[in-house]
Amino acid sequence: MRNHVMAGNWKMNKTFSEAVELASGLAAELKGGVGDVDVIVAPPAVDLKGVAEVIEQEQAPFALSAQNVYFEESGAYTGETSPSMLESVGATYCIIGHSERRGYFGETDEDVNKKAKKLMEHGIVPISCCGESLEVREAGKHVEFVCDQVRRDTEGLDLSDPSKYIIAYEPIWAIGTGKTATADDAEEVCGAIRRTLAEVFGQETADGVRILYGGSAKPGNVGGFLEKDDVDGALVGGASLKADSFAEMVRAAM
Ligand SMILES: O=C[C@H](O)COP(=O)(O)O
Repeated sequence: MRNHVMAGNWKMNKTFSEAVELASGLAAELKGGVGDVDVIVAPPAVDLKGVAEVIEQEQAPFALSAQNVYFEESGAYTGETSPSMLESVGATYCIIGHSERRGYFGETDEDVNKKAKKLMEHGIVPISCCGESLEVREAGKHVEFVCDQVRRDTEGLDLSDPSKYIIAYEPIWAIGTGKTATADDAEEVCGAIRRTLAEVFGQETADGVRILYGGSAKPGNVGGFLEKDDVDGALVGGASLKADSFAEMVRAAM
């Protein structure tokens, strides 16, 4: 049985001291425990070490994720961060292929696939994002579009431990817009993603991969998504920037 994942993507928000404050606040909110929910926070790269220290000092029940990585080990790649660097500050998860990375910074499916392979070599769990634009959804091609993206993003991956690979389905039109997909919309695509994984990797693997919904998820609507068979949690942007609202979402997933 898959356990739930609640992941907070802080995006380009929070200075170092603000990130430490948010992590401490979340640790206090979650003091009572999180059951078997995998709770993850993804601060900006410069805040990772500070949040790692809070997690260690407070014995906080959440894990650390980066928001991006490069697929080379080291070298002349100005501005990039390698998997070893993430490992060295205690990141055990990393978001890849977020639509903001794809849209603003030209990240391709090929990049996403290379990043996943490299992260997994380092024992870091990828949270690999996929999702369609409004144009694709209005043309009724969203299921086909997302499943093709997942096929390319997962090509050649070793998913023998499917708990070490997470997919986040994020319809681009629902991100930060206040427009939320319905729970049925999310289930339609998350179910199709799972069937695609079953075709490529076999049913057992497909049954073990956690698939999250992302896009204007908040305390008031997350319960509806979590009731769906193929939705195993949420990747949360805006509502993860306040300790109390994110903690409420974690409790909804328990
Ligand atoms: O990574 C998180 C998603 O992009 C969702 O962001 P949002 O919850 O602010 O819509």
